[in-house]
Formats: sequence, C-alpha cells, structure tokens
Amino acid sequence: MLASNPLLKVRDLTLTFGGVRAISGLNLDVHAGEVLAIIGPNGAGKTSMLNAITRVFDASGGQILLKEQDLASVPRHRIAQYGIARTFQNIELFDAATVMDNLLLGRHRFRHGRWWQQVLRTPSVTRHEEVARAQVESVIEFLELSAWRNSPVASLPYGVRKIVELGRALCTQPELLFLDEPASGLNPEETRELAFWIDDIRTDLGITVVMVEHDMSLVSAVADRVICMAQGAVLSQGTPEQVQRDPAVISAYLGT
Ligand SMILES: Nc1ncnc2c1ncn2[C@@H]1O[C@H](COP(=O)(O)OP(=O)(O)OP(=O)(O)O)[C@@H](O)[C@H]1O
Repeated sequence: MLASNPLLKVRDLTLTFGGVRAISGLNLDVHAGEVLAIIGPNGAGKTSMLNAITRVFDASGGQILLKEQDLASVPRHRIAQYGIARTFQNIELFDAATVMDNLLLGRHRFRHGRWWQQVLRTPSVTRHEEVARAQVESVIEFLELSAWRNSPVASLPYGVRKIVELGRALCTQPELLFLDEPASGLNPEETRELAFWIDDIRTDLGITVVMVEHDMSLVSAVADRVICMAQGAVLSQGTPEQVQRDPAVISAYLGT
C-alpha cells in the first residue's frame, strides 16, 4: 500500500511555450520508495513535466511540492541540494573528461569552503575531497564501472556512457532520481541490465525513481506504478498491466 503522504506532489501544473501548452493542469504524486514510470505518446508532455520539476523551465502555473516545500522558486543550479537528480534524453557528460572526473563533478553540490580555502587547500577542504572520492568510488563499485574509471567518456560504448550518466546522478546522493528515457539507444540485453540497476538503486540505495520511458519491457520489469500522460495531463494510472490494458491509453497511442 502507498504511504498517505507523497514525497512529491505536483498540483495543477501548467507549462506553455509561446502558444503551445506542453503541460495542462497536471496533477501527480510520487511516493517514497517507488519506481514510477511515465509513459505516453510523442508530444504528451513527459519531458516538459520532468523539465519543470527539475527547474530547467519555469512552470507557467501550479505547484511542485517536495515534502510540502514549493520548488517553483528554486534556481536550477540548486535543485541537487534538495535531493533531486536527473539524467537526460541526450546524454549530458563532459566527453573529453574521464569517467572519474565526470563522477566527481556530480559531487559539485558538496563542494566545501570559500574560494581562498580551496586555493590554500585547507585541511577541511582536503577532508571534503576525500569524502567526495570515497563516494565516487562507491558509485564506481556499485555500477561496476571500475574497468572504465580512467577512460575518457568519448571513448566508451553508448551503453556504458548511459551508466556513467546514471552514476553521476547517484554521486549527488539524491532522494529522488528522474531518468529521461534511460533505455533509448540500448539493445535488449543492456535494457535488461538497466532494469537490474534501477531495481538495485531503489532497493539497496533507497532512492525513489521516476522514469520517462517508451520501452514497455523496461517499464513492466521495474515500475511499481505507471502514469500515462496525454496532451499535457494524466490520462491513466495504475499497475503496468492496468495502464497497458486501458482503452483510453490504447486509443491515445493509436491517435484515435
Ligand atoms: N523548448 C520547447 N519549445 C517549444 N515547444 C516545446 C519545447 N519543448 C516541448 N515543446 C512542445 O511541448 C509539447 C510536449 O513536448 P514534450 O517533449 O514534453 O513531450 P514528450 O511527451 O516528452 O514527447 P516525446 O515522447 O516525443 O519525447 C510538444 O508539443 C512539443 O513540441
């Protein structure tokens, strides 16, 4: 049974781009400890929803409440401090930098001290750097990335780059993790592996996961709950089976 007090509440959210209404009065809850999948036909507003919650775009109206705290006025660069991390549809990593350096960037929100303490490398700055490295090492171990640790990201297979991006998000030690089409570009075997990682992230690390995903094999394998969006709002929600069988969902996908 779902906890009565959601971790995240989205209420009457609206997002417009010029004359286009990408999100239109969206209401949804995310419960602590769940894996929630957001599905829906192209243009349904899934990525816009994710961008509004993670503050890439300013919503035109409505509320985004994380434990009752409204995120609407939180600047994008501070969202990680609220325990929120995300990955992107098109992987966003520093290609020339190594896996290790990309993961260390994920620790940015924990950077300690004023600029002069950083320059002088005071003991407390050094201590914080050690903690950062230890956290990065634990993520490398968790996601089995040690073989790639010193490789530039540009030299890695696509599927590994996706896991590195997931790792960078984990390095921020989030409470709530958003994944934007994590299976896109992966082959069926990589998608099956991804399902295990997502399950481990929820079970072993206790992180709540919200993923926007088209691949129903991944959704069925890991999602506790599915929300189908259409035209910027929630069309249907339930278990993966319930939503897949909903005639309204079938007709939204068929465009009828
Ligand atoms: N930056 C933008 N500027 C203008 N219009 C946008 C922008 N981003 C999204 N839109 C429009 O908002 C609507 C919702 O798009 P969005 O990308 O959120 O849908 P989606 O459900 O994620 O689609 P897909 O599954 O194809 O990624 C679409 O009509 C889209 O053209």
